[in-house]
Amino acid sequence: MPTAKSLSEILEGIEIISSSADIQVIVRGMSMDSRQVQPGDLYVCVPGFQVDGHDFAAAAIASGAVALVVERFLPLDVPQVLVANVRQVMGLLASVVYDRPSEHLELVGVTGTNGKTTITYLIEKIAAKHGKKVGLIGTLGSRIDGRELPGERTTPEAIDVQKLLGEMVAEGVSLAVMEVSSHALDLGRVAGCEFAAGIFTNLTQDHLDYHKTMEEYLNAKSRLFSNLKGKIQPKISILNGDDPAFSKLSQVSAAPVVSYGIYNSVDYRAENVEVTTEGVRFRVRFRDEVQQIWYATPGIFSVYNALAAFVWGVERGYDKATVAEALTEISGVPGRFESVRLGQPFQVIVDYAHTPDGLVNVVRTARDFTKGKLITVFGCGGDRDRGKRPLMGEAASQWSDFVIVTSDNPRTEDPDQIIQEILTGVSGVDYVALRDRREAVWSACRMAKAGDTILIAGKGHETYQIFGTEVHPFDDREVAREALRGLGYAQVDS
Ligand SMILES: CC(=O)N[C@H]1[C@@H](OP(=O)(O)OP(=O)(O)OC[C@H]2O[C@@H](n3ccc(=O)[nH]c3=O)[C@H](O)[C@@H]2O)O[C@H](CO)[C@@H](O)[C@@H]1O[C@H](C)C(=O)N[C@@H](C)C(=O)N[C@H](CCC(=O)O)C(=O)O
Ligand SMILES: Nc1ncnc2c1ncn2[C@@H]1O[C@H](COP(=O)(O)OP(=O)(O)OP(=O)(O)O)[C@@H](O)[C@H]1O
Ligand SMILES: N[C@H](CCC[C@H](N)C(=O)O)C(=O)O
Repeated sequence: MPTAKSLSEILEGIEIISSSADIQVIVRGMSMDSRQVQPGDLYVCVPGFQVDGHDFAAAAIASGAVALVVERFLPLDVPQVLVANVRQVMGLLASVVYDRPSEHLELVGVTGTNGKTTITYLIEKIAAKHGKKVGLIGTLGSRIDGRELPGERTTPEAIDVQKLLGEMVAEGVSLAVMEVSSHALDLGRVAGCEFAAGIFTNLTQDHLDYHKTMEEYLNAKSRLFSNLKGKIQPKISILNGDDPAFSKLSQVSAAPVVSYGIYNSVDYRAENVEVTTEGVRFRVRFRDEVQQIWYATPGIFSVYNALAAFVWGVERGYDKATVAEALTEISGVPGRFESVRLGQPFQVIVDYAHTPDGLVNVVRTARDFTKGKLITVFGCGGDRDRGKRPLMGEAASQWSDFVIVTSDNPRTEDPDQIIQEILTGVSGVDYVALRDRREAVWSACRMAKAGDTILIAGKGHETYQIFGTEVHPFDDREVAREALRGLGYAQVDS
């Protein structure tokens, strides 16, 4: 439980336009959702993309909210604080309400289009191996010292971020690693977070429905690095030196930059890279040192992920060999290049690739080790960047022998329309469109022969499928197992 504070204390140092009387009122918590308000909360009125939080202020007060943060004064009889942009101050206020948790642990932020979840898992493992009690926040939910907590977003809302970090501090966590999405950076979800390190993976097309241009997308990502300043020192920016965004990010970074990569001149360079069906082996050269690394996930992109985590470990002072050992011990991240094995003579791989670049990477990786045919099953999410669709169609066509275009999470869009948009990019390959994802997976399993690979991409760890606004249970791994069992394979998954 955070310590109760007066509103005036919480507002210290925050840029406000004006406030009503009695800001001595005592605040015990904070909420931006009237449906979740607890007695004693400060309710923040967020003008959203769908509805305006100001319209729910009365409901919030009825549930016990004691004060409001507003962008326009409301005719309600509670203390109110007027600010220019609630999203910009919400995180700062929440960090005070929840006792500035990020100043009481070491916070690492990971951003980039692909690789965030993977790298946070690697860092969790490295830190845990060094005896740290670790917290993790990301797409797969949160974890406090291994205890799972569900989550809906890659980066939760500002208040939830501070609450979570506060819980972590209360439970003795000394290091937290967090995926920081571009939406989060743009919507102020990590305002009030004092990061010790920022890690950049890569920037390729995604989320243009929201950011509109790649430049704006990069601007959002760059905020993690330009904001790397504050009380906690030292700070560090760990940047992918092979990515075209490197030069801009290194220029804006407020903290010293350390680069990693394979091709360009960087501080930590991977050499002698070997990509096998089981994983990647390489040697890192840095300063006057070298370290051999084995990481059990295939694909050249895995070299970047493992390397970024390695750099973080070494730069924070861990022994390089122990960091490498931690990477060797990782068995994989759920839904990332995850094999489904029921004794069938072909491979079934479930992966979360949901961007053109992500898909190119996994399809090429699967191609490299497939002796027979590569059958790729995928779709694209509805209410998301439409520009990705033909590009993902192209990516799948280029390296697969057969493509099954199906539904991902259609959300409020027409699934057939999404499929049509994907198909405009599909060419030079045999394909079929099957709107029902279960049927698509079954069909791929029926089609596969010994030596083939089925790659089921886009949903990875997800255990649901969203049609309209309804969420239905669906798990690619379960459906693949069900299909394999239906074909008579029965060996226990290993
Ligand atoms: C674009 C975006 O991020 N939108 C988020 C935003 O929605 P919104 O602005 O439309 O909110 P709204 O529904 O209009 O509500 C406005 C306010 O009224 C409040 N309200 C509403 C109803 C009510 O009865 N009472 C009440 O108080 C709401 O709590 C909110 O504070 O605030 C909502 C409340 O927190 C979020 O759920 C919602 O995420 C939507 C669902 C979403 O899909 N976000 C995605 C795009 C996202 O954030 N993705 C990134 C991923 C990135 C990656 O792949 O890299 C992520 O970090 O997860
Ligand atoms: N470094 C990388 N470069 C390109 N593609 C990658 C990289 N790492 C992983 N991928 C691909 O992207 C997919 C998603 O990986 P991961 O979950 O680690 O990324 P993410 O950034 O967390 O994505 P999201 O935030 O959308 O969950 C993987 O399943 C894999 O196909
Ligand atoms: N964080 C990404 C995940 C996409 C996963 C894919 N399965 C989809 O639903 O589009 C997003 O929200 O755009």
